[in-house]
Amino acid sequence: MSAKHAWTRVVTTSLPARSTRLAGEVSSGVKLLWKTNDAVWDDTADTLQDIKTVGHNRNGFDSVVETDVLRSLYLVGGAVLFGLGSGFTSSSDSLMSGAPSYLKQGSETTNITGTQKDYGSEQTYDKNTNTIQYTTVAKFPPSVSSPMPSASASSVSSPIPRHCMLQAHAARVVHAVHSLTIAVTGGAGFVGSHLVDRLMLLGHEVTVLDNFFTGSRTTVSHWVGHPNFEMVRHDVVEPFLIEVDQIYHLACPASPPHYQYNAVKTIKTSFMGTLNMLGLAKRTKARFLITSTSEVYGDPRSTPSARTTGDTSTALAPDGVDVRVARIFNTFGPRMNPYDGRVVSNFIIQALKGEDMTVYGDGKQTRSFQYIHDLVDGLILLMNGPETRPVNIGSAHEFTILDFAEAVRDIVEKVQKEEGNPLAKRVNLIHKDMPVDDPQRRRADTSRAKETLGWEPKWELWQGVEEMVRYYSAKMKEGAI
Ligand SMILES: O=C(O)[C@H]1O[C@H](OP(=O)(O)OP(=O)(O)OC[C@H]2O[C@@H](n3ccc(=O)[nH]c3=O)[C@H](O)[C@@H]2O)[C@H](O)[C@@H](O)[C@@H]1O
Repeated sequence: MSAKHAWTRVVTTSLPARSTRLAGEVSSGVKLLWKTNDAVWDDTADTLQDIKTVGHNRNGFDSVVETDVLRSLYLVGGAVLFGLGSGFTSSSDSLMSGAPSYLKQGSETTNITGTQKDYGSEQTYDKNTNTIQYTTVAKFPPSVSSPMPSASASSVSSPIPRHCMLQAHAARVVHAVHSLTIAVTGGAGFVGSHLVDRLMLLGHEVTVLDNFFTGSRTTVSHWVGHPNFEMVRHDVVEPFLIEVDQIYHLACPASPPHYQYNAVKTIKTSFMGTLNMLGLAKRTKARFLITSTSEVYGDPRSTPSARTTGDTSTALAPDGVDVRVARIFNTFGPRMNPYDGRVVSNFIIQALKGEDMTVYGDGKQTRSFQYIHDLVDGLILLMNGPETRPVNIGSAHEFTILDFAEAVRDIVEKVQKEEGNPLAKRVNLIHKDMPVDDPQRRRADTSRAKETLGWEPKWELWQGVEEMVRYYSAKMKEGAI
């Protein structure tokens, strides 16, 4: 790693309060200016534009949704009902302030009436335990063609419960003729659940196949009961019969501790699982997208690393299977298992808890990190576009792990300060042994994604990390972490 790749955290000084970004709060305004040879990221003013929508409308597939709608599904769990685009903080009391009257507070009786009762869900906030019990009593609006609340239903004053809002979005976009039947293997995992959110919001019929080895029901539980959604406990090492238009094959543990836990099982999942899903694709003539990994490039010490090589999809084409291959580079975001051992989750959780941050080796190894919504954008573009060669989907901004640790520490401190609970002292960075075969460099060469999909990451690293910090912070307050 040459010195020119090192980034500098220029200064942290107080600046005028920042505009509302994640959830309507005004922060204390700490300036973070990170500089690499590729880019300068200025956490203030002009660069602080929120990303209002994610997705693209290309190749006849419209994957655009409002970012706040996605956030409502993960940022503050079941209580975000009225937080869309308006002010909420992660303190539980303020979550409830302004809450619609049909939400119970403690022992107060709920007030679900009339149509709200038909279409609503019941949420009970218990002040004593600081928990929210979420019970679906949803009876979804009868049909897509029924008059539905508009997208503005997501405003704070809306009396419409969350499930109805979701349905409203789906109903607004989907037309039965354009609705696809889509299977997502590993759909309850980190990446899968975000993909499922997007596809559901777009109004498609989604079947999640997951053995819940590393996935969790809770990641997609907000869709349970929705007429377009089905969740099946199924291990892809066994065949599965279903009629589908598209298959996103994501099923496989992705974190090193998980895929090393039972290596034989991992191999079985990778080979037999893929074989079974390819068989399904062949029978149903479904398009098949498999998520491969940047690990296939090993340890490329030259830059830019990981040029796209290999072409499984072309080999399979004569057999009548229409395959897309995504090579995913280090991805992070909300719903990552906080204890899955990967670096972003480790660092954020450690910093939030005030524990030492564990840098493996000297920390000079590099990675380029992408935010989950960019990955989902890329997967959907790849699935629906004509490119059949493998495509790298990742960020080209390379960081040393040590620099990344410092950046995460800064962001966590900033969020803690904004949330009114700064730590008494800075957490330490400590060094631990380097894992065996840990690649020294990794940086995605995304030229093919750019040329053939028109895809580039939109999310700056700091934006994604900050959102993930807020997510974990909220989960910790809920007691879920
Ligand atoms: O997130 C991913 O997409 C990838 O995660 C891992 O790839 P890896 O690059 O090893 O990811 P991490 O486990 O997050 O490690 C990244 C770097 O941070 C270091 N690290 C990790 C954890 C930690 O606490 N401290 C630390 O310094 C690791 O040694 C490594 O150099 C998997 O091996 C890939 O298959 C997967 O695609």
